[in-house]
Amino acid sequence: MASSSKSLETKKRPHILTIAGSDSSGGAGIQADLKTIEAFGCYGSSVLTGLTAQNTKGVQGVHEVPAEFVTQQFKSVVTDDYPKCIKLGMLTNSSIIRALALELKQWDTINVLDPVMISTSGHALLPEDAIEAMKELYPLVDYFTPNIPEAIKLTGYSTTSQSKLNLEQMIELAKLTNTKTGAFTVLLKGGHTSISRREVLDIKNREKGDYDIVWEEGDDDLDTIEVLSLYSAYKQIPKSEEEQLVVDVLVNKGEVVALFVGKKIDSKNTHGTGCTLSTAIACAYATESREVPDFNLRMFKKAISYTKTAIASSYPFGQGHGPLNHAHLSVKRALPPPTKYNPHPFVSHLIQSNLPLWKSYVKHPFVVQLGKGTLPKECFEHYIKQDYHYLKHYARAHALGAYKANSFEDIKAFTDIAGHIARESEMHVNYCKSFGIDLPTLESTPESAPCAAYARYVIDIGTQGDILDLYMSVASCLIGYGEVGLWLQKQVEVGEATLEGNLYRKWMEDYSGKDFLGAVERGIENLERRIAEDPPTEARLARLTAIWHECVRLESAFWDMGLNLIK
Ligand SMILES: Cc1ncc(COP(=O)(O)O)c(N)n1
Repeated sequence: MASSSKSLETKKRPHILTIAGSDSSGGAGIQADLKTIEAFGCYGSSVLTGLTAQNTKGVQGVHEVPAEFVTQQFKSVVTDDYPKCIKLGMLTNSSIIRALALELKQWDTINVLDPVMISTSGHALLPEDAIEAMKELYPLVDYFTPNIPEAIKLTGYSTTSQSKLNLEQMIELAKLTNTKTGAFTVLLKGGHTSISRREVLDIKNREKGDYDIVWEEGDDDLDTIEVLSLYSAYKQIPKSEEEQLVVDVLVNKGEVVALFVGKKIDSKNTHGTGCTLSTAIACAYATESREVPDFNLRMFKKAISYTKTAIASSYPFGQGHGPLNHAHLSVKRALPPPTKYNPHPFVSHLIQSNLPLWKSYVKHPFVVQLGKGTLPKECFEHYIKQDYHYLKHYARAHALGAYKANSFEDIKAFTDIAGHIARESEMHVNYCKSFGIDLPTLESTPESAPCAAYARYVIDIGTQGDILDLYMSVASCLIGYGEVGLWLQKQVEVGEATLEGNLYRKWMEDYSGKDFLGAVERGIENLERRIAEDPPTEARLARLTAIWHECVRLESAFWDMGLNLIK
């Protein structure tokens, strides 16, 4: 008897139709589109408009598909399965464009148009008269993605420097493209020019939130981490205002909606960039949730960052402009997730690996209320009593570090810190006295569950793991309090926190003072040095990051304990 087995996949995938040309070298056109669609977990169908004999060095020939046959292919596909989104690329000639405009008018589809005119290798892929015919297509276009030379050609925008536009000119050109074509939304791609960080910052100050400036992952966020300013190597990382960036301008109804800003990737493997981006937009449109208010921004951000990773992870092929790694997302799904950020500075990697968690710790309501002086006194007293217990465990963890160390340098470093904490405890006792809490009260106060949980975790990691694990388990306390001290200082400067008449003034001054920040600085330098001397493997990095996350979570729970008087 024949056995039968059932298909495992029953859920429908979003259908993306690409109407484009074939690139025999597989880098651009239909081939790039289908690989990208597959990587996004969508289903890709295709209507071919032309076949190119092409490689990474150039286009050797184009074989045009008759317009009637383009229509026939289109009808075959859409009458069978209605596409969620259509991407249009190389359209070959004016009769194909007119035939497609006629068809698309009858179907209420979402259309992304990448006006392919010239290949990366410099070959004209669209005759002059076809540019006129495109006017019939524009009103049907939801998302239009020209690059600078294409937008200049389509609008007749006059500039002395053909494509090296500045940011203001780019914005002008994007708006003009939107109004002249009537396409619903225009994304003017900035890859053909470069914009300095200063230009972006100037615009940001001038526009004052009229539109969004969407920075590449990991760039703007670094600015929100105060404690990095204590790390000497970070100070040397130039965040020069002269740094050249790529800016894509998103315009809707003639108004700028957003600027997408990111670093330029230095690669000659850019063949198929426009095809991949426009297809990624179609896929992001079909797969991102449309319920959220910033749907448009998320979708473009996803498509742009997808395409950049495709360039960054490209591999050699051919002798000219090589192709992108179009399908990298599907490879990522099959492999363990790669490290998201360059672990240098390591502290910024740790913080950014879960920024919301970190913010829940360093900007906890306990900290905010403390800064404003509105924190109930009993909450603070509960906290400092428990902190006394925690300090003892913290000193013990360092003594354990000295025990585990096998170099005199480490033994000295850990005993020094343990001794320093022991001395700090005397200061803590004196500080508690100013709140009417004496030493016998401190000693006899039962340890709360959140304090015991945190201390147990630190000592446990220290016992199980090696010296770096232990170092990791004590790092978030030191670095986090440095961040809290510096952040509160900033809050005072902008009038969001106050020192004047604040019951917790001394606490704030201690944690933003030279002594404490000096210790944080040494802690960061030490951690960075250890990591630089012995870079972790991916698995090791994952474990260190997990320890950091757990400690950050327990630190946040420690503030919860104070605020909610948890015993
Ligand atoms: C079939 C086809 N479609 C599009 C392009 C543009 O891609 P690129 O600008 O990367 O050369 C191309 N070269 N070939």
